[in-house]
This record gives sequence, structure tokens and C-alpha cells, in this order.
Amino acid sequence: MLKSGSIRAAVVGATGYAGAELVRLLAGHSDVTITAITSRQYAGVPFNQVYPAVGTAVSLVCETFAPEPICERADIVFTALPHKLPMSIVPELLDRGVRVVDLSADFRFSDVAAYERHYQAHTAKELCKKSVYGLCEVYGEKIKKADLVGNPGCYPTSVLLPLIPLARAGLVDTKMIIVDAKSGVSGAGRSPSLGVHFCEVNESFKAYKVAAHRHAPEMEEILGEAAGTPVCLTFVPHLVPMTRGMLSTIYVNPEQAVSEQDVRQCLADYYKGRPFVRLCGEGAFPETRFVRGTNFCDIGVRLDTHANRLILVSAIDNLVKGAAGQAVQNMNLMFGVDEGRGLDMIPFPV
Ligand SMILES: NC(=O)C1=CN([C@@H]2O[C@H](COP(=O)(O)OP(=O)(O)OC[C@H]3O[C@@H](n4cnc5c(N)ncnc54)[C@H](OP(=O)(O)O)[C@@H]3O)[C@@H](O)[C@H]2O)C=CC1
Ligand SMILES: CC(=O)N[C@@H](CCC(=O)OP(=O)(O)O)C(=O)O
Repeated sequence: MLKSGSIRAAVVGATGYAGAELVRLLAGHSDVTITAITSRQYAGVPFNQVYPAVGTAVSLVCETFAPEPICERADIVFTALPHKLPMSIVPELLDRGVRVVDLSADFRFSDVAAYERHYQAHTAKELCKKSVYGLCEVYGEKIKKADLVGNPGCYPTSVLLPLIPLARAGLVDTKMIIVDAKSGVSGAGRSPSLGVHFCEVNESFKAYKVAAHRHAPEMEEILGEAAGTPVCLTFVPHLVPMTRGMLSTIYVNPEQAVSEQDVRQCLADYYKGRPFVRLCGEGAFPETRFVRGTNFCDIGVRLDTHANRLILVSAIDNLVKGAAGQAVQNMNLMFGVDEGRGLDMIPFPV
């Protein structure tokens, strides 16, 4: 039994959108004490001056990242830095005896060649074999024993949760999957750039990186493992003018004689007892506002009998189940805490 506040947690990159969401969630977690938060731009500045909304709940002061003093004060370090940076610091963090949940893509791939094709040369390849993919509802048993968890991407989380049970059960044709997904702008992070400028996104809606997004290979690797055979997926992400939220609509052909009820039953059985995956009622579909600020992934199902095509719709909050919430869920599993601890928010009714 853990004493209240006994997990000492540090967040590296705490002033980015994912890091700040982590700080919010960890500050409300009864088993956690946040011992360090880092930022280069805001070193010496209290977190509640960077994000005034948190008020007195988080008055900790940001510091510059340095492995030794951070590891002396932490049992777990969350790295919420841009891709390609964590691989240069995580080996030392592990050597210093802390456990790590990395929110970037650096430790998500066991196929290092695929990572290198879509990102850059990997400088900590040996750790990719040890790292566990942090999709909690699927890899929970491995996560419990892991020292290093590669927290999944937001789009992959929204796509893998509906598809993995069906791929495992052989209910769908995994050679022909189409994913049409939409993300809020916070998915692009806090650094200003033309693509996220108000006038470029407001009252507009666009596809980007069409069939060329780095999340497609991440989904294909994990889904291929579930299906036991290579899978083929067309992925088209879209940017919508809202701050948070992600909705993915997935089109896939059912194998012969599979009914909508079979699909619903398969998902219900797989996620029985798992608090964060909610199957919508028959004929009902998720909305991003239903999961805003929560760790839920809501899933709706419809078999289009006219075209014999299965349609799955999922909704998550990209910053919570798509990033910080799942990272906290991973920590809970790693430290033997109830997986929902600190994540039991009731969604906004409207
Ligand atoms: N936003 C989202 O919805 C999701 C994000 N993620 C992942 O989380 C990670 C963080 O993303 P996000 O919060 O959106 O990004 P942001 O750009 O909002 O934040 C990045 C953070 O890293 C710090 N940082 C940036 N560059 C460096 C550097 N060179 N050295 C040290 N620190 C640096 C920044 O602070 P400072 O510059 O002050 O050091 C900031 O705290 C990424 O890997 C992203 O892929 C995953 C899923 C969803
Ligand atoms: C809207 C937007 O730009 N979204 C980001 C993905 C979100 C994310 O953070 O994904 P990772 O966890 O892999 O970084 C993108 O398309 O690159």
C-alpha cells in the first residue's frame, strides 16, 4: 500500500501543452508529489505564472533540466519534449535508477528502421527493445513491469483502441483500413507557427499530411502485432478549429457473416472492467465534447449493410487519453496503483 503522495514525479518539458496537462493531472493525484518541473524558457518562473489558471494548486518553480538533481528527487520522470530529444536524455535517466514515461515517439517503435524512416537516426536503439508501448488497455501486464514506456501518439490511441480487439478476433480485413481523423489545434503543441496562427485555422477545416503522416507506421506496427500479419492503412488527418479533442472515423471491411452485434460484443468483452473505454449505445456515436478534459475513449459502431462496410467512430481528448492522461494511467500501472487513480473526472454535461 502506497503512502499518500509517495510517488515522486518530475516532468521534463512541463510548460508545453502535454507537459502542462500532466502537471495538472499529477497535482490532483493523491499518490503523487511533483518534485521537479523543467523548462528552458521559464526557468525560475513559478508554473502558475506560466499557466495562471492553475492558481495555488501548482506554485512549483520551473527549473533547467539537469539529470542528476532531477533523478535524486524522483521515482518517475515524464519526458514531454519534442520528438528526437528524449532519446538523448532517457538512457541517463534510466541509468540513474528512475522509471520513465516518454510522451514523444522516440520509444514507441520496436521496429527501429521504421522509426528512422519517419523521424531520424536513433541514438538509443537498444532501449527500443526494452521499451513497452504504453497503450494501457492492451499492454497493461507488460507496462506493470516496465522501466521505460513509450506513450502512444494521440491519433494512434484513437484508432488502435477500436481496431485492436477486432483485429485480434479476426473480425475485420486488416489489409484495407481507411482512417479519417480530426484533431484540435493543441495537438500541434504550444510553439507558435504559421500553421496554427488564429487566422489560418479559425472558421476553416483542412486535411494535412494526406497519406504521409508519421502516425500511420506507428498504427501499422501495433495493429500488425494484434492481427498477426502485416496490415495496410490509409490515414488522413485533419485540423479543426477547436483547442482540444480528436475524432477518428475508421472504415474497414468485416470478414464474412460478421454482424454489428458481433463487433459490439467483441469490443464489450475486450474492454470489460476497463474504465476508460466506453462503448456508445446502439445507434449512438461519440462527440469530442463528451470526453473533453477526461481520459475516456468513446467508441461508436455501425455496420453499413448496403456497402458491407464497418464504421467505427472514436473520440478522445488529445491532451488526456491522447497524451498526459494515458501517461498517468501508465504510471499507475507501473507503481501498482489503481489505473484510474487521479483520472476519475466526470465529463462536462455540456
Ligand atoms: N500536444 C498533443 O496533443 C500531444 C503531444 N504529444 C507529445 O508530447 C511531447 C510534447 O508535445 P507538446 O506539449 O505538444 O509540445 P510543446 O511544443 O507544447 O512543448 C514542448 C516542451 O518541451 C520543451 N522544449 C522544447 N524544445 C526543447 C529543447 N530543445 N530542449 C529542452 N526542452 C525543450 C518546451 O519548453 P522550453 O522551450 O521552455 O524548454 C516545452 O515545455 C511531444 O513529443 C509530442 O509529440 C503526444 C501526444 C499528444
Ligand atoms: C494537430 C497536430 O499537428 N497534431 C500532431 C500530432 C499530435 C501529436 O502530438 O502526436 P505525437 O504524439 O506523435 O507528437 C501532428 O499531426 O503531428
